[in-house]
Amino acid sequence: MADRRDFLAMVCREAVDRVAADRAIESTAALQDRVAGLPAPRGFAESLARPGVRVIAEVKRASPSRGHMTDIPDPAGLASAYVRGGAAAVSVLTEPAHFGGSLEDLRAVAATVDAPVLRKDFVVDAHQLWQARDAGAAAALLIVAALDDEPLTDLMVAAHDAGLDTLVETHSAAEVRRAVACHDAAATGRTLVLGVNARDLVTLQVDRDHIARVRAEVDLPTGALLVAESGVRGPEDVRAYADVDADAVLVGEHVATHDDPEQAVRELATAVPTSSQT
Ligand SMILES: O=P(O)(O)OC[C@@H](O)[C@@H](O)c1c[nH]c2ccccc12
Repeated sequence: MADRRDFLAMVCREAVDRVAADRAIESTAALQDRVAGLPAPRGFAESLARPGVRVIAEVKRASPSRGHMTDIPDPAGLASAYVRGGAAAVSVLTEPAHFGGSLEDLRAVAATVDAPVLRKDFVVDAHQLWQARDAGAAAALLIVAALDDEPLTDLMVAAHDAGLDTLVETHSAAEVRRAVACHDAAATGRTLVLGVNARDLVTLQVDRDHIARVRAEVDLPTGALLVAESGVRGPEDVRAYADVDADAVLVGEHVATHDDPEQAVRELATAVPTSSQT
């Protein structure tokens, strides 16, 4: 099996090629001009910081580990159901080759729901951040394992310039330390939203105890928000992630493939009572 770095390297190379093709159609400068007139995006970090374990519900059709999961003919309709169920934010996979997503999905979702929308992709170039902003995103994913310190820091700054928050994804204590150092170096003044992915991308297996282990190994800076990513199957898993102080959970397959996505999100969003509810 291709190892994690091979898979990530391959997907990132494909992303570099897509950026080159997109840029031939519209330059980054032209995108920036268009974005300059847009209203400020909704606050992604701000929404996650509210009380309780917040739910980021994902529009996800396919993945390398699962293959094709569900068609999602109407991504905006699915996202609306998520938000009615209490999602604090919606994540939209825009990677086409392995996850079946597109920027058009993101555009449709952001035009329809009030909640902040995250561009979930393999971001390797600031062009993708301006595209995200243009399509209506409030935030973009940055994957620490896919980026050296300098590009990671530069992309944090570029996201800030584009008006976006970031979700900085890690899988180990060492990656958490790099994320924190790059966030400090970027000095954007934005909240560090730190994702820890429970899925090991070498084996593609989810280990729900992994986040607790990472959490025990490294201190998070004051004010950082922790997002537990992957493998949530129901309210019990949300409660387990609450025990490791997750501010939010990122949930794809469970809600995207559910018969009643609104109710599925509601069960997750109310899994841990907030103090005002107790
Ligand atoms: O479907 P799940 O197990 O609930 O996982 C959602 C999300 O964490 C997963 O889609 C994801 C986490 N990090 C990523 C990076 C790229 C693409 C996808 C992902």
